[in-house]
Amino acid sequence: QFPRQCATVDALRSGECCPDLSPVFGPGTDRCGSSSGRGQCVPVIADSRPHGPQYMHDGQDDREQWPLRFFNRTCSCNGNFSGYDCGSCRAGWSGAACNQQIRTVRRNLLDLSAKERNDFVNALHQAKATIHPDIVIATRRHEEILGPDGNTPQFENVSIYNYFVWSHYYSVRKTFLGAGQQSFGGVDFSHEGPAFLTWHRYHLLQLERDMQEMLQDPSFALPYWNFATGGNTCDICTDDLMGARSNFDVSLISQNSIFSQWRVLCENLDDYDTLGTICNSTEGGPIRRNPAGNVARPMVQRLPEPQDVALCLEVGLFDTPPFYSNSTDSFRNTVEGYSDPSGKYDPAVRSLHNLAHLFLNGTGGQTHLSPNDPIFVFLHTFTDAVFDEWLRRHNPDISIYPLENAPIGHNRQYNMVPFWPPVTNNEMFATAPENLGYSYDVQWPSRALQVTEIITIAIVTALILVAIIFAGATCIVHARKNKDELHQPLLTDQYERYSDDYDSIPTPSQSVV
Ligand SMILES: O=C1C=c2cc(C(=O)O)[nH]c2=CC1=O
Repeated sequence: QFPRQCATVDALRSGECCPDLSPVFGPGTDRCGSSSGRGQCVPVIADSRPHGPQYMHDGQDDREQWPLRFFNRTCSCNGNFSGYDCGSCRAGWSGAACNQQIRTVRRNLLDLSAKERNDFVNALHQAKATIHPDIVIATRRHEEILGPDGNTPQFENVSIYNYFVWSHYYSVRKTFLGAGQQSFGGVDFSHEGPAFLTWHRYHLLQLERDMQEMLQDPSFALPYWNFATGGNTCDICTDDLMGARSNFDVSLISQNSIFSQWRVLCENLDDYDTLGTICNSTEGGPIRRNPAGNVARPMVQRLPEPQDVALCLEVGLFDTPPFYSNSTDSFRNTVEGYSDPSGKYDPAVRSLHNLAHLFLNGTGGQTHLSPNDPIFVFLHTFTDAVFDEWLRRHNPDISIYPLENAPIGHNRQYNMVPFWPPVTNNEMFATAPENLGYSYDVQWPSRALQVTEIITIAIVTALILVAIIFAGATCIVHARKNKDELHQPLLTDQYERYSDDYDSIPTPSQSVV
C-alpha cells in the first residue's frame, strides 16, 4: 500500500508521501523526480461525493476518502511518467524517458507451450518468495499505526504475490467499530458495485507490472483462464499449470505442483474483526481447492457456459441504480455474477465470475482469501477480458459510470483502496489496447438463438413466404389479365368489324323485296 520511504514517523506525521527519486544534492532535493521534470508533490484529491446508503458508519473506517486518513500529499507525475516517486512509466510505456510504446498480449493459459507453462509457474513462485522492493503493508488501523509508544510505525515487508493477496483482503475487510462491538461487514471497496471491474483491472496491472520488474522483462504478460467451458472439471488444474488434485486429500493440491507448498495469508478473520487488527504477512495453512466438490450446492458444481459470456456482452448498460449487487440489467452485476447471464437480477443466481470462484470450493471461493489460490489471477484476467470486449463493443461514454451514490469506494472519482499512488476508478474505464498497453487473444463465442427468437424468425420467414406466394399469384393473375387485355382489342376489332358487317347486313324488313 505505501512506499517504504513513507512508512516513517515523519512522513506519517506530516501527511506527505513524496519520495526523492535520485537525491544527488541531499534529502528532499528530488521529490517526485522534480529535478528532471518527471513530477511534483501535490495535494491528494479524494472523492467527497455522497456514497450509497449501504454504509452508514462515516468517520469510522480508514478507507473513507482514501488515502486522506494517512497522507494528504502525493507525487503527481508528468506525461508518461508514473509511480510513487515518478520513477516508472505509465502502463503501456517503457524506456528511460517513458517514450517507447509497448503492447503486451494476454493469452489463454492452455495455449502456452510446455516451456512457457514452466517459465510462468516459476515466475509466480518467484513472486511469492520475493520481498516487494518498494511497498510495505500496514498491520494496524490508522489509530494505532505509530505503535504503542507512538514512535514505531506498524508496517511490514510483504512478498510481491502476498501484496496482491493482502490488497484484496484490505479492500474487503469489515469496518472495525470498537472493542466488543460487532464489525460491520456491509462494506466492500472492490465488489458489489461499479468498481468491481476497474478495481480488479488495476489489481492485475499492478501484479503484472511488479512481475515485469522482478523478471526484468517488459513483455511479460499474465495469461487468462477461459472458465466459461460449461464443464464440471478444472481444465487448468494440472501439475504443469495450477496443480492437479492431491491423491491423498481431495481438497489439497498434488505434491507434484509447486503450489502445494504455498501457504496462505489473511486466514485469521475472527482475530482481525474482534481485535481490530489487520492481516499481516504471516502465512498459515495450505491452499484448499476442491473443484466441483460442493455437494451441498449443486448449482456451483458446474462452470459457466460459453453462451453466458455471449449473453452478458449484450447487456447494454454498464451499471444501473442502486449500483449494487441487486442491480438489474447491469453489465457489471452480470459479469460479476449476481444476475443471470442476460442481465436479470435474481438473488438465487450465481453466474460468471462468482460462479467460477464458488466452483473452486476452497481458498479461491472465500473473498478475504481468494487471491491466495493463483487461479484467482487467471479467473480475473478472463473477467477483465470480458470487460474489455464490452468496452470495445459498446464504446460507452465515461458519463455512464456513476459519479455519486454508488456504494462507498465505487464512485467514479474514488481513489481505489488501498493502492498507492492514488488512482481513480475513472482511469481504468477505457479500452486496454489503446490506453493501458495490453490486449487479449480471445475468440468470443457467438450467441446461440433463444427459443423465442427461433419462433419469431420462423413466423417472420413464414410471413415472408406467404407474401412471396401471394405476390407471385397476384403477378400471374395480372399477367393473365394483361394477356387477355392484349388480345381484347383484336377481338373488339373483330367484333366491331363483325358488328359493322352485321350492321351492314340489311334486316329482313330492310330487304328490298
Ligand atoms: O473471492 C471471491 C469469492 C466469492 C464468492 C462469491 C459469492 O457469490 O458467493 N463471490 C465472490 C467473489 C470473490 O471475489
